[in-house]
Amino acid sequence: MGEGGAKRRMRGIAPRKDFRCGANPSPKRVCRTVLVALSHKGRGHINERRCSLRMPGGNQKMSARYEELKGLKNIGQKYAYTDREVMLYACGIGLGADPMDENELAFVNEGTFTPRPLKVVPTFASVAAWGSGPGEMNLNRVMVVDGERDITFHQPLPVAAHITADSSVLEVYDKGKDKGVVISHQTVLKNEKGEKLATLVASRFARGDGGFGGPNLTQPDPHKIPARAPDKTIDIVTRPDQALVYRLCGDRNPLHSDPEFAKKAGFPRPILHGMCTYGITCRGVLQTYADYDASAFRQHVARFSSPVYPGETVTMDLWKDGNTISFEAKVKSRGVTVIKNGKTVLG
Ligand SMILES: CCCCCCC[C@@H](O)CC(=O)SCCNC(=O)CCNC(=O)[C@H](O)C(C)(C)COP(=O)(O)OP(=O)(O)OC[C@H]1O[C@@H](n2cnc3c(N)ncnc32)[C@H](O)[C@@H]1OP(=O)(O)O
Repeated sequence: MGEGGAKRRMRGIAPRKDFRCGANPSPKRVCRTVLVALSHKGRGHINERRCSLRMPGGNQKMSARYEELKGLKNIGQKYAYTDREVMLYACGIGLGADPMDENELAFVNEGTFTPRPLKVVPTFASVAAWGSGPGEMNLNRVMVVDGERDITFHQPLPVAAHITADSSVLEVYDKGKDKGVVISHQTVLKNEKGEKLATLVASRFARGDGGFGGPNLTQPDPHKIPARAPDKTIDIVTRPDQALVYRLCGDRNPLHSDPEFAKKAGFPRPILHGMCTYGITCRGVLQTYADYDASAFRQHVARFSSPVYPGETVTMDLWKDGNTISFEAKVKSRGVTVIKNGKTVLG
């Protein structure tokens, strides 16, 4: 028997099933849910492909798949990290590329010679409990992309910690067979005293799994970008090997490192992790409006509208209105917007 998941997590290592979208959907599990639903509700009929349960008498359509996803919850997942993970994440989002830049060194060097207290990038919260989540979603993982991320920072993250992650699915938006399904889920990170460190809301866009029925829900409107010209524009260069470094922070999805897998998913080559681009936009706000003060961040939100390829330059447009920074990001060389509806709240 190998090392157990809980033990690996305590040692700051992602559990073995660290890419959790599930390569092999488990029909057994879905059908068990249907059987339970059937035994409770009596009559009904099962739609074989998606195990959709249609109740007789009226047009109420209940989807067992919807119920299965909506019910996922995983409370009390234990993790630990050290300054090693903190610095690796900072390198993973490209900080420290200029070894003479003291502002960036503060995130990638613990100051064993020149006293320099290590700072933690706020969006490190996204990998601090990598592998946590509400449970197995049984999605076609080749077709899953990260859709949106919204992190609320309750207090600055320590440079090393034992933390607990409580995860649950918030909502499931079935966009239809041709579009896919958006699953919104939340993870709350707490320190050993039980105080909240960060609340992460993630939306995964599963392009191959829509059309199973369920309530007709509309996603909340994303943050609106001001209509005026940007107040500031900055360029952030990514390295050709950026995804190969970033994946060591936890997300080993082959979409970011294996050309054959990327082709299967419809991309000409491996794409950068959405969460790496997310961290890069956090860098952009840190350097432009926060004077590299990580403790100033209250919230950071972004929607991934198109992938970035490692090695590309990300151009970020920023708008400041009081404590709210709005942002978008483009890859000018391809003429695409890669981040939309971005918002940071500083305090
Ligand atoms: C914890 C989570 C982790 C999950 C596992 C992921 C592991 C990671 O390793 C994977 C990654 O990092 S992938 C890289 C980052 N993500 C991307 O590059 C995605 C880029 N975006 C796209 O491809 C499309 O916008 C796409 C496909 C997202 C949408 O394109 P379209 O279908 O053309 O969208 P559109 O027609 O404009 O809109 C349809 C409805 O969907 C809503 N929507 C659009 N973009 C969204 C997005 N990014 N996130 C969430 N919802 C989104 C729209 O509002 C619209 O809704 P409605 O039908 O209600 O009007």
